[in-house]
Amino acid sequence: MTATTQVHRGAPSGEPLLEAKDLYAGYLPGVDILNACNLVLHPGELVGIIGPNGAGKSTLLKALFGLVPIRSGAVTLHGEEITNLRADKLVHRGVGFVPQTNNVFPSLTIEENMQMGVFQDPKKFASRFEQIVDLFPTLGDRRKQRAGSLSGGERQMVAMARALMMDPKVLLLDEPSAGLSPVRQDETFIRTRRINKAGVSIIIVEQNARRALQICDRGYVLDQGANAYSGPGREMMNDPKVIELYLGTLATDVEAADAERRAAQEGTAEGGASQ
Ligand SMILES: Nc1ncnc2c1ncn2[C@@H]1O[C@H](COP(=O)(O)OP(=O)(O)OP(=O)(O)O)[C@@H](O)[C@H]1O
Repeated sequence: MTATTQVHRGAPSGEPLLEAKDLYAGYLPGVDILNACNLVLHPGELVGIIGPNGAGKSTLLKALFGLVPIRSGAVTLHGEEITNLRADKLVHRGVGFVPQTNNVFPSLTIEENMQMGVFQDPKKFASRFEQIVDLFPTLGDRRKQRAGSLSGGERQMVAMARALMMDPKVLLLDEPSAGLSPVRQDETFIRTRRINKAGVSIIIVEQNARRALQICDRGYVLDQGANAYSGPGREMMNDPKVIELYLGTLATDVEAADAERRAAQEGTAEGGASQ
């Protein structure tokens, strides 16, 4: 199967909102981290990128957001080329990025962090702030608190809220659930889906592959900087190859399978005794 046929499997037809074609990108001269990487995001989609450690998932997001140089290939937004465009220009064109770490200004308050989100268009602040705190009520209640005094999950909220201040059409999320407790992870995934339902198309990189595929319309598996698999999220969760190579088997799945097997054996034994 060629990369191109894989990329479009399960994708809606029509003009992509954002498309990456045959990207080669890396940090050091002569060392490519992305190797002919492809990705398509259609309007309204929530697309997940999963894969092993070091596969280049974060690098792909950074390359899309102009933070890692693309050496070859092209990125388009609404069909217009945006390859290697600077991050501030991309924000202006409706692309937002939430980095995994160092994603808040710790000495600024929550409110000031959110002001930074609209520094290119400060007039937007008041109306956007009210809309965004509807999604993140905690941030509204604690607007005067310094971001540096927040927990990891709360900082993640601030970072996401700040990226939403410019009303992006595309949001790039780098491992938003990293380091959070299971409950906070769930909240993050639910919030991500809500933001998507509100009209923001999203690309999310996730270590928590199963959970990400549950909420995503489509997923991509990246391996060594290239596309290994792609398809509808739930289909990928049940694809034996993806499970074997990239999802592994959860202890709970093993326990459930063992319990089922024991129950079946006991059922057979009981059935045999009564005969
Ligand atoms: N700033 C950097 N300079 C040089 N190499 C880097 C830099 N950042 C990442 N890399 C290298 O790029 C490769 C891909 O890293 P990347 O963070 O994109 O992987 P990932 O798939 O997001 O991994 P993980 O799931 O572990 O976060 C790794 O080998 C990493 O060492």
